Amino acid sequence: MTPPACDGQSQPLTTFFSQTSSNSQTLTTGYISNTAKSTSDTEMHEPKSKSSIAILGCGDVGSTLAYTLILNPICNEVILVDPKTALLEAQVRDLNDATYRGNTGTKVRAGTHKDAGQADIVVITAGAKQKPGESRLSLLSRNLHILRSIFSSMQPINPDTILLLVANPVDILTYFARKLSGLPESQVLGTGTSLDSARLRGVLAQKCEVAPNSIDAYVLGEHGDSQFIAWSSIHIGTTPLTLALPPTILTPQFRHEIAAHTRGAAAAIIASKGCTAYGIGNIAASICKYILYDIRCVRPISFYQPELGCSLSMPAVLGRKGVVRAMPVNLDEKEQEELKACAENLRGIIEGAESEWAAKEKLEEALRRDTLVPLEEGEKGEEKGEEKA
Ligand SMILES: NC(=O)C1=CN([C@@H]2O[C@H](COP(=O)(O)OP(=O)(O)OC[C@H]3O[C@@H](n4cnc5c(N)ncnc54)[C@H](O)[C@@H]3O)[C@@H](O)[C@H]2O)C=CC1
Ligand SMILES: CC(=O)C(=O)O
Repeated sequence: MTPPACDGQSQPLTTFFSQTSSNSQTLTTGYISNTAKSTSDTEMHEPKSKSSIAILGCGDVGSTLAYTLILNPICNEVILVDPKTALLEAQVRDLNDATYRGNTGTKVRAGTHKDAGQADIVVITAGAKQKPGESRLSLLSRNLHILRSIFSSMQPINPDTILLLVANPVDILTYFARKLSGLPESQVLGTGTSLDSARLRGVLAQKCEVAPNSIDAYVLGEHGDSQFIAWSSIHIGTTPLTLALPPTILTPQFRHEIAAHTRGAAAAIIASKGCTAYGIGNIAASICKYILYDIRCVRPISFYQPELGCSLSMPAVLGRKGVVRAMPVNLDEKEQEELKACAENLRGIIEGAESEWAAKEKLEEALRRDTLVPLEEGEKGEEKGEEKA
């Protein structure tokens, strides 16, 4: 079958920049090969035969993703894994009820972590979520613990599996998933700022009165408070934002309001409904499609940045091997500073988590030694004496 096109956007043309010095950039125009007929993300596709997507965690996000994959079938099988067995069974039954009308080729089943490790794509939604008013970073300790237990249960992992992290804080977990899985870094990605970028396109579309998919706009960096908008590369169609909007509208106040809206969107939704699920379900399903069909869409995605020492979102070409390549982006001086600050912030959190984990492991090791080491002769005598007493 013909692979579906990238988001149904009519422009297969991707504009990118190659940097010639710290402040001057050369504009290059690149074509992402896209011979597919233009179909939209919401259009039905035949599932790829013998392909499977495992979803770890079948709460709000995991089940919404599974439902999206049923409605837009791209794989044969969705495997759900969750330690809450009653919830898992109920979700599988409810989701399969949505398949019996015969309009999908995708089946849903319950599986183990070991089964999941053999899937083509493993999506990790397992973990705690924010309560109203809580930050994503407050989930780190709990969700890192879950992540570690997931990787010890999933072994041996299919060496071709692509890991897609969704659980928060997604950039930090993406960094650790790369270390824990032992998979090549191109195969470990996080949804990152894809959702923030969709929210940005949404609000800009309203302000500019154009369709969201005519806007090319990226939020980059952390899926969290240190994220930033790459204002200097926003285009509406082929028109730079600075040409598309008059300076009387594109004021610092306008930029500030848009950035605050984008950064605060999750908290605002969680305050009223306790979770966000539809947006991320749709984004994660699209990323799975780009991977399974080797579509080569360019998306802001969280992946390891060797020069920054952390995982964060930058534009990347997505295909069957995960991150096929990073796509250079033109950042102005302010944006470069924001990227630097964002990476420093994430590196600090990673270092804190690593030393907290090392201390925990030392303590566990000491406790194990304490219970396992046989008692010395003298100690045995003392123990007997204690018994007599
Ligand atoms: N990256 C993003 O843009 C977004 C990320 N999220 C994050 O996704 C995560 C999940 O959110 P929800 O689905 O709303 O939470 P939820 O609480 O509804 O579901 C989480 C599920 O994970 C399961 N789980 C726990 N340990 C597990 C393990 N070892 N293996 C498999 N499953 C396990 C739990 O039993 C639970 O059913 C949260 O961390 C949330 O912050 C949510 C929305 C957007
Ligand atoms: C929960 C979350 O990370 C989001 O909706 O952006």
